[in-house]
Amino acid sequence: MAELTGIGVSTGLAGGPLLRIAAVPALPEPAPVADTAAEVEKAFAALAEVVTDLGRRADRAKEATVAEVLRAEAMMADDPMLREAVQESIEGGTDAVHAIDAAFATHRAAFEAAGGYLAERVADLDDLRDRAVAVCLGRPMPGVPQPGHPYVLAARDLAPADTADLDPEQVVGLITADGGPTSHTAILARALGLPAVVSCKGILDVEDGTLVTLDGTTGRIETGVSDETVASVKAQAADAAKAISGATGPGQTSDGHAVALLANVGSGKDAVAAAGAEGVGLFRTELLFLDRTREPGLDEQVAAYREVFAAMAGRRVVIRTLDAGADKPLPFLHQDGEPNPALGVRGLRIARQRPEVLSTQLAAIAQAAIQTDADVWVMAPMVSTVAEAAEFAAAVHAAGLPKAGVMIEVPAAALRAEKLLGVVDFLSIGTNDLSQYTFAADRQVGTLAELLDPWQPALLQLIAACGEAGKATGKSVGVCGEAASDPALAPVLAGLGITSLSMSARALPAVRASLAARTLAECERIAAAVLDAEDPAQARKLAS
Ligand SMILES: C=C(OP(=O)(O)O)C(=O)O
Ligand SMILES: [Mg+2]
Repeated sequence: MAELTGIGVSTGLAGGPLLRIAAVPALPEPAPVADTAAEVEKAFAALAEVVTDLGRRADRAKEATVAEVLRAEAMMADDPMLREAVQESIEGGTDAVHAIDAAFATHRAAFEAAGGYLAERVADLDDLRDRAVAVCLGRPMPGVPQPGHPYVLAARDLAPADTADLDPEQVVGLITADGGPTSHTAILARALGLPAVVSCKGILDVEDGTLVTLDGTTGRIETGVSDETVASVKAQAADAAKAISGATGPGQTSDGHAVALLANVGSGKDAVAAAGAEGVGLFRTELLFLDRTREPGLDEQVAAYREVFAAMAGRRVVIRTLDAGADKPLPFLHQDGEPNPALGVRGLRIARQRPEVLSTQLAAIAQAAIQTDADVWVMAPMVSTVAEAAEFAAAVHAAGLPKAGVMIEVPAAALRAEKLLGVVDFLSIGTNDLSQYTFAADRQVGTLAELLDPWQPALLQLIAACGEAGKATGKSVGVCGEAASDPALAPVLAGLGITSLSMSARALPAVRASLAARTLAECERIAAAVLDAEDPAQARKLAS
C-alpha cells in the first residue's frame, strides 16, 4: 500500500479500481505488411469494436439525445465506404493503423468540403479515428473509460468535453494530477456529488486496475489497498450519504443559528433543479450574453430573469449584474488587447465604459421582479471601492429595486467591508476571485492550486473581516464562491459571521448536515483556531 496526497475539493469517501483517461495514441512508424488478409481483418476488427462500444454506450445512456449522438457516431464508424478505403490502402501496402488513419483523413476532407452539418461532424470523425487507432495498437480507447463497473477515474485534468461521458453510476470518485479548487474538475465533482481530489502528483503513474481509496475532504489517497479496505470505505460512504440525505429544512447550527443555504444558478432550468434551496445566492447572468455579437435586448433579458424568479417564488434571488472580462470574455464588448485582462476592465468596471449595458440590465431585472413574487436582491461583481459601491447602489435603487449589494472579490473591498456596508444592503464574497487577487494566482492555472485553496488562512482572514462588518452593521454577508460548497468549511464560515452560503444545488445536503452537527459556539471556536493556523493543512486539521 502507498499513500499519495492532493487537494480535497469535493467531500466524501470512495474506493474501487483506478482507471485513467487514456491519451490519444501517437502513430508509430509505418510497418511492412506481411499478410494482407490478416491486416485487413485486424483493421476491420478495430472498427467493429469501436462500433460495438458506441452501441453499448448508447444502450446505457440515460438521456435520449446522448444515445442518439452515440448511435449516429456508431453509424459513421460502420460506413462500408470507410472499410473499402481501409482495404484498398492495405492492399496498396499500408499497415492497418496507417490505413485507418488515411481512410479517416479522406473522409474528413470530404466532410469539410461539404460544409454545413457535415463539416460540424469532423470532430466526431477525429474521435472515431483515435478510438480505432488505439484499438488497432492494443491500447485502451481514449476518453473517459466505460468499463461497465464502478471505478475511480484518474486524469491529468478533466476537459469540459469529458464530462458528457461521465456516468456518475460508474465513476465513484475523481482524482486529477493537475487542477485546483476552482478547476472544471472540482466544480463538476461538486455538482455531481462525487468525492474528488485534485493536484495529486503521481496519480497518473498508478497502473490501471489498482485498487485505491480517496478522501475528498483531506485529499488523502491510498493505492494498492485490499478488497476489504475498499468494501469498508464504501460502507462508510454509504453511512455518510444516509446521514446527509436525512438532513432537510433550512440551514442552521444544532442550536438553531440560521445560515441560509442558497443555490448558484445560471438559468431557469438550474433554478428549477434547485428546489431544495432556500433561494438563489448567485444568479450568474453571463450565460445569456455568451457567444453573442450583440447584447440580448430588454425583452429577452426580462424573460430569462423572470424564469429564475418564478422558479423561486417567495424566496430570495440574488442576481448578479453582468460579470464579463478576463475568464468570461464577451465578444460584443470588444475587450481584446488588454495586456492583463484579469486586472483590466471587467465586472462592474465595464459599466463605466458602457453605462447602457448596466442600465438595460437593471431595467430588465426590475420588470421581471414586478412580474413575480421572488425577493430580488441585485449585486455587482468586481467592486473595489466604496465610491463604486455607492454609485451602483444608487443605480439599483433608481431602477426601483430595493436591495443592492456588492461582491467581495478584491482584497481592497474586503478590507473596507464595514464602509461598504455603509452604502449597500449586503455583501457576497466571491472566494474564487478573492483567492485569485489575494494570492496573485490566476484561478485558471492548475499549478497554482495550493495558493487557491479556500483553507488558506489569509483568505479566511479577509472573510473574517467581512463577517465582522456584517455583525457590526446587522447586514447580510454571504459566500457564493466555490468555498461555500465545502462541508468541512461551512462551520468555519458560520463561525466567522457568514449569514448565507450559496453553492451548486447538489452540494447543499452535505453542507446542511455539516452545519447541523455543531453549535454556533463550536463554530466560533473552530473559526478562531483556524484563523491562527500556519497553513491550509493545519487549518483543515483544526476544523476536523
Ligand atoms: C462566485 C464568484 O464569481 P465567478 O466564479 O462567477 O467569477 C467568485 O469569484 O467566487
Ligand atoms: Mg468572480
